[in-house]
Amino acid sequence: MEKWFFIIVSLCVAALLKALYDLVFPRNRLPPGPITVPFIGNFLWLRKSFSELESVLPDLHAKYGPIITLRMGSRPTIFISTKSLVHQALVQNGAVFADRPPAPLTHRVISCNQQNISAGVYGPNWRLFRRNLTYEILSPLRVKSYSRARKWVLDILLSRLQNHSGPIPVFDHFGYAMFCLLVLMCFGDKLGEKQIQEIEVVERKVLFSYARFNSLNFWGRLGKILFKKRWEELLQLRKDQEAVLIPLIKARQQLKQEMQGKQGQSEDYVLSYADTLLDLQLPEENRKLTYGEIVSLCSEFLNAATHSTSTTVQWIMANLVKYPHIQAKVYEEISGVVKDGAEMVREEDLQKMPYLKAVILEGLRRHPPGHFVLPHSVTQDTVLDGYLIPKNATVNFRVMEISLDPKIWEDPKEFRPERFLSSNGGGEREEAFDITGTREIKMMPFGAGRRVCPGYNLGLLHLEYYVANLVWKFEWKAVEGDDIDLSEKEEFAIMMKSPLQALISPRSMGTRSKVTAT
Ligand code: HEM
Repeated sequence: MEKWFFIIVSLCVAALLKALYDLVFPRNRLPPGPITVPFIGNFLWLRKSFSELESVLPDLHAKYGPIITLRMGSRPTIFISTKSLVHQALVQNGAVFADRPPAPLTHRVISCNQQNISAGVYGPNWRLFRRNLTYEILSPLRVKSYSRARKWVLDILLSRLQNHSGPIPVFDHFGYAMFCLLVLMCFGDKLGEKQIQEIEVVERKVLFSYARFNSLNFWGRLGKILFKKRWEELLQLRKDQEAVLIPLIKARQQLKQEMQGKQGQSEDYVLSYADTLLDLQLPEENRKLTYGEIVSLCSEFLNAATHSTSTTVQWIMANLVKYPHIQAKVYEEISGVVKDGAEMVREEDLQKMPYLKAVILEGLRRHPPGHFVLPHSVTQDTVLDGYLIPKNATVNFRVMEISLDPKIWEDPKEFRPERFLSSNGGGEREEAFDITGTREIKMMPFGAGRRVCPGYNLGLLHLEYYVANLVWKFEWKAVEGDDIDLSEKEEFAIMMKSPLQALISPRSMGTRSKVTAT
């Protein structure tokens, strides 16, 4: 009895001393948050999905303030919800907040031990991979060299839509088109549809397996013994992925060697992402990438670019169907720019379409494909808003909270593209809006700071080009009785709970002149 009394008193004294210490030295205090029963509480938080967490966060922020800590698993997890704190962290202290937390065990299998851009620790390899993608593939000149592929994919998309009878499942068709385009950019534009489909099947399996295999991560290394079969399944999946992608990488390697033997470069040869990876030399290990590492980087490229763009197109088209007057305004603007009878909207026409650009930005604000950016981590203990952010913490930034902040946006829940036009009638270009939040964060669909999405310009181009052509070629209408449900569900991105199914009618020259915005 005496022993228990002594233990309880000691614990109380320790708690009191800790509280006093935190009061005197607030810089050593974590951001506030709910008290969690050790171990059990941590486990309960860890089991929650991001959308479940999102539903409890508003109450927690109301109680504890804009920066809070939840004890999830063994690490403190910090959530930041206001634009000024996000700016302080990601932009003003960009280098400190640019790290990523250790990936769960199953993700390490797919990312080859975080040897990619999105999961890579902030260091020389990450810098090398990111710089390679940015300068070799995403530079304006290189992006231009893929315009033939974009047009080819547009043709595929339009012909699939034309041949579809009944309501169009927009996400399925557009998702496939986007995937085709990224495959061509990744492995060269000589692949046929059959090969593309083979890649799609295996990549889809990997993507959908993340959630299925996630439970293995709760058990750490013990899980490899307890759930041996499941682990084997995951390793087999990785082998299947390599079996499909490595031959494509080797084919590019062969082609490169043949090209080097020839004088000058063939006009037909367009550099692919896989080509650039074959040349890379890891700075610290002083070696080239293994085929497995190239597979992980290629897979990241395909998925990062495809799903975010396809999801956003679906949300934008849903709004254009729900609000026909906005669709009519987009169409009217295109009619004023492209030549009469033009078959397609060309990429160079997009610069003259401020309303289209405003629709795209409003789509990204109102329906960002992720309600959080990818989890960040700090390179060293640091202080934000007077609180300690320890090196082992995971830091999450709330994208959607900022998009819907009434202090930033008037009637934030409404889909109103005009908010991105200048007051003098819409001359403002999309470049004028600070989408990367460098000066000030008003929304952050692409993140901000050192880890900002490197593909944001390409993403915007894809959204503008394909939405413009979809509206130019067809009039989009809701199926009778469907008022277009805009509720969300969380999958690998924030998707429409009821995927958009819309009716299309080709715009003939006759209807072209009739459509007017109200
Ligand atoms: C609508 C289109 C897109 C959206 C909304 C989007 C959004 C995002 C977001 C929110 C992040 C995380 C930022 C952070 O952690 O702070 C990200 C990272 C990334 N995105 Fe995108 N993205 C899009 C298109 C693309 C495209 C077209 C590519 C490549 C061709 C791409 C490649 C990447 C990569 C490699 C990263 C990891 C960056 C890093 O960790 O350094 N994304 N993207």
